Amino acid sequence: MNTKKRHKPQVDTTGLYQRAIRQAFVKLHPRQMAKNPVMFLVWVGTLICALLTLFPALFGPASGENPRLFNGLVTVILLFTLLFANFAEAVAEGRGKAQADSLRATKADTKACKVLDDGDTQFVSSTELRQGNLIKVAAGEMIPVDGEVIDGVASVDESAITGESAPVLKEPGSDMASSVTGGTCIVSDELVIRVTADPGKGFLDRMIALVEGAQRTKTPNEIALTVLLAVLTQVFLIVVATLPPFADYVQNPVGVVVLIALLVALIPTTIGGLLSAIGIAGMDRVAQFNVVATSGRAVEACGDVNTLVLDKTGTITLGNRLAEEFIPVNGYSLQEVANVALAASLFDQTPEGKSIVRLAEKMNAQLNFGRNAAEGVEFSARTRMSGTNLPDGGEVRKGAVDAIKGFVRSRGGQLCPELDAAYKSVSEMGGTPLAVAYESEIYGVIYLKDIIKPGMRERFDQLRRMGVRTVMLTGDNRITARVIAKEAGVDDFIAEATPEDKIQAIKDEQAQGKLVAMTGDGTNDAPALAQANVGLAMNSGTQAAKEAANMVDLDSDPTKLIDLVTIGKQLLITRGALTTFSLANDIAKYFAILPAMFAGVGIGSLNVMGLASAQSAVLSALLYNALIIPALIPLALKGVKFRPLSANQLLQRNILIYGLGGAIAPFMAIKLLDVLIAAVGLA
Ligand SMILES: Nc1ncnc2c1ncn2[C@@H]1O[C@H](COP(=O)(O)OP(=O)(O)OP(=O)(O)O)[C@@H](O)[C@H]1O
Ligand SMILES: [K+]
Ligand SMILES: [Mg+2]
Repeated sequence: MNTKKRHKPQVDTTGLYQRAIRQAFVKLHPRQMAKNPVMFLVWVGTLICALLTLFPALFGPASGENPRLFNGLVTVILLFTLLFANFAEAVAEGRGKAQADSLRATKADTKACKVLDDGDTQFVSSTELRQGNLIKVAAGEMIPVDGEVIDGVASVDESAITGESAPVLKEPGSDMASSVTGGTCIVSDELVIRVTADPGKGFLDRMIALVEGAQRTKTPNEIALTVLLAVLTQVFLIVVATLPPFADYVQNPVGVVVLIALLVALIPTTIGGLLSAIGIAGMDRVAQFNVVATSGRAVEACGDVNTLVLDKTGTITLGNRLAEEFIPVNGYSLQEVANVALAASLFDQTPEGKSIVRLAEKMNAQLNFGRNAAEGVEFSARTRMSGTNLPDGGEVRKGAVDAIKGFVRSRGGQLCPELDAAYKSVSEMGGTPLAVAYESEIYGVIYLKDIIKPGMRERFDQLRRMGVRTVMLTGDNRITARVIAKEAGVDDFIAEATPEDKIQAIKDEQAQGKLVAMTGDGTNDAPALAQANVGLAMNSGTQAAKEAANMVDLDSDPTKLIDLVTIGKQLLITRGALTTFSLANDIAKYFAILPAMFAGVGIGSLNVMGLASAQSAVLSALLYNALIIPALIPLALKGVKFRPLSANQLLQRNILIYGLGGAIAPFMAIKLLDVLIAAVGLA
């Protein structure tokens, strides 16, 4: 779990239930009801029953002692069945709305200081800004839109978005620190920002739309289940429709209201009523983990994931690989290696590069050229090297050992056995070895220390029990990769991976029919994030990565992918469990209503519950059918308790608990309701 302390953006939930009650009535509108075939049928049944309450003899002579009272009671119970289902959905939606409101509060329309082409500035409304515009934001001001820092260094309070109260340093150049989000505030200094999103298209806007459920479309699993429920409903409709001729034949005519009651009792109203609440609650749970998902589909896909692809550095190991030691080779002195390492890292803004500079400076390393006349060569995951071009045309490089070997060889240089020894010793400790070279000479090896995050092994064990395979993908060498993979307990690893290799690895898994999830933060991760079925980008990462991914973690904690898989699985299990429960309930309802319908033809022996009267039997079965919906709302919203078991074990467990429970519970509940109904003399 995330150990970082964070305060949640405050969500105001007062009045949530009052609003949900109001919404439950609003949602009775036929256009709303028609979205859910199961509940729509109940809606139609309610109307017919209401008509029969007013005109009991509408479809022929009414039977029974007081048909108005009975029909009226059935109508009311049916109406409440609808209201309960609507209420469940409204509560789930209401939570998202409350969250959206608190986000919107941070997004006031502000004035922005726009930098014009001639360098002058002008105040404009932030809604007038367009992609590519430059703006200046000073301390104490809110950054009005998403953008990229192009000048200045400032600390920014991102708590409105991330809930993390410590300000973050923003500066141009480096991938990570240069992207800013609209709605965050500059605490000190000033930034010049290039606008990267038009108003209304920014990160915060997307987030608001999401939590509000505006973009919530049904997920594939949800659609499949809706179809299944609709088919079941049709089957029951046909079964119930064939009853009247049969009833007439045995000279035991059955009233329309009783037929509707039987139909509603048998169709899957419990799961039909709770289905969308379960989906919305799943998105909500993800949001509470401080993760923004672009769709419910993404959340659900988490539950289906078979393979988890993880980065080594920053995900399995602590983010900052720090330079620990210089190891000279080729007869160079320690001081000489430090000098070359410093020269090679002068312009390197990565955590690795900065830590090399620190270590070299601690050793009083010197430069023998003017810094301003030199030129930096940025690190790229493809070349796996970085360095500096010196004023005299000389080239200093550092990078993955085989990459530097290639560099030196191309200049006609010699390799030495000491290099391999140093490379091996660093790798076997699980560290990353970087070779440093000046022109055709290798000077030594830098030992970058990699520390595995605590608790990783337990989490991977847990995933394995859930049937999820973990694969570590790293640009690092094979030996280091093997040591870290073994220590962390991942199932498989791929070493020396270029960005292309990462995409290929994902495609290979997908070709075997696997669903793949991955995390990443760099621009070079963007294609792989887009290729994966679930791509989780870090909020600290680049804009490209965030756009390619279907989820963004506001806390920038890559291990959260593991929690998301858990949430996704829990969503699927909750839905499965409640479906099982809902269907198992039918057995008891059969035993309550059928004997009541055919009381006249001597199937009284089927009345195993010994219900008081035919009408009381129908009413109690129907009342149970209505009350079970609100009774299950907490479970639908919270999700069933999750255990890291394989899909098969989970299925068995759920059939046992929810299937057996769903078969037995209503017998007791219906009997109890029957006793109560008889006691108050309603039937
Ligand atoms: N700043 C740097 N300068 C030069 N070489 C570097 C630098 N950072 C990393 N390298 C080398 O390039 C290799 C590939 O880096 P890359 O970021 O692709 O993968 P990684 O960080 O090792 O692993 P992961 O993919 O798990 O993050 C590293 O293993 C290292 O040898
Ligand atoms: K039902
Ligand atoms: Mg990396």
